[in-house]
Amino acid sequence: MTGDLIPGAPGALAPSTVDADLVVSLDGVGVKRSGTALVQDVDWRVELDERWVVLGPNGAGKTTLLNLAAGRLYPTSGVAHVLGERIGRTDVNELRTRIGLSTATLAERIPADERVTDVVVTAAWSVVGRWRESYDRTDEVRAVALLRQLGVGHLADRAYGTLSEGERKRVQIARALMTDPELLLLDEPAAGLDLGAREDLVARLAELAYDPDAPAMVLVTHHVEEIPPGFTHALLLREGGVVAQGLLADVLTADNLSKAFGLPLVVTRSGDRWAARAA
Ligand SMILES: Nc1ncnc2c1ncn2[C@@H]1O[C@H](COP(=O)(O)OP(=O)(O)OP(=O)(O)O)[C@@H](O)[C@H]1O
Repeated sequence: MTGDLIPGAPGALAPSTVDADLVVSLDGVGVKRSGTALVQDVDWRVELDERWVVLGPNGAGKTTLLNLAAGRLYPTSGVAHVLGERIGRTDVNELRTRIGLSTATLAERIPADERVTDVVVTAAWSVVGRWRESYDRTDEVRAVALLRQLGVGHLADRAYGTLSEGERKRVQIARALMTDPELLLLDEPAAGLDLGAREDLVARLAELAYDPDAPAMVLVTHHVEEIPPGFTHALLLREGGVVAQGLLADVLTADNLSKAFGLPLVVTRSGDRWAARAA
């Protein structure tokens, strides 16, 4: 969890030019708070057709990295581009409409009595809580279609507060997809789910990952078991620094994961699923 997010746009400037296929581009990026480096010297490129998992222990800087990619945090050093816009020199409010974000912090702001369809539909206005009276019928149709895609279409008229944790997670992802984002950022989407709910979510995310029309994806997790099939790349963090990054199979070695988590680990792969345990 990371605080101190950007309160608003600092004033729009002309967009800078970077490679159009680069969705996220961080060059020597660091974020400091009260003299402490939350992340440091991060070089990272996410391309249009890539699905990344960001792994690391508690406090490693995963959420900080995700908030940078979401344009919700300014780097205190280095240069960050997201969807071709330089963070700190662009209208972040406009940028945010192009990014689907699902985090526990955002989820906490969803009113318990909000109708599930409205939880999804309100993403189009980047608000939580239905404060506008009229939405396009097409928005409602899209919201329900997304809920169906995530396997929770039957809950469209329920109050959000009555859903199980697993159902809520899926609604949150449907909400993140509502604006047809170019980048989808998921912070620990399987946290707090039982085994069945986790496996169901992993399967839904795999479907999304394999969909060539789906946005670039970045998923933060603590557990290799939660990596959905179809994910292509991994970045390992420890104490704000990158331990390894690149293609999943190259990065998810016992050596790298042991370094990242600070204990000797055995890593196994079974088909397109991963598992890790203490050596
Ligand atoms: N505003 C802040 N001021 C000082 N330290 C902060 C601030 N926000 C985050 N931190 C610290 O920065 C470090 C990285 O936090 P971050 O939330 O990015 O880690 P994380 O890898 O997502 O952790 P977790 O897995 O526990 O959610 C943590 O040690 C956290 O306490």
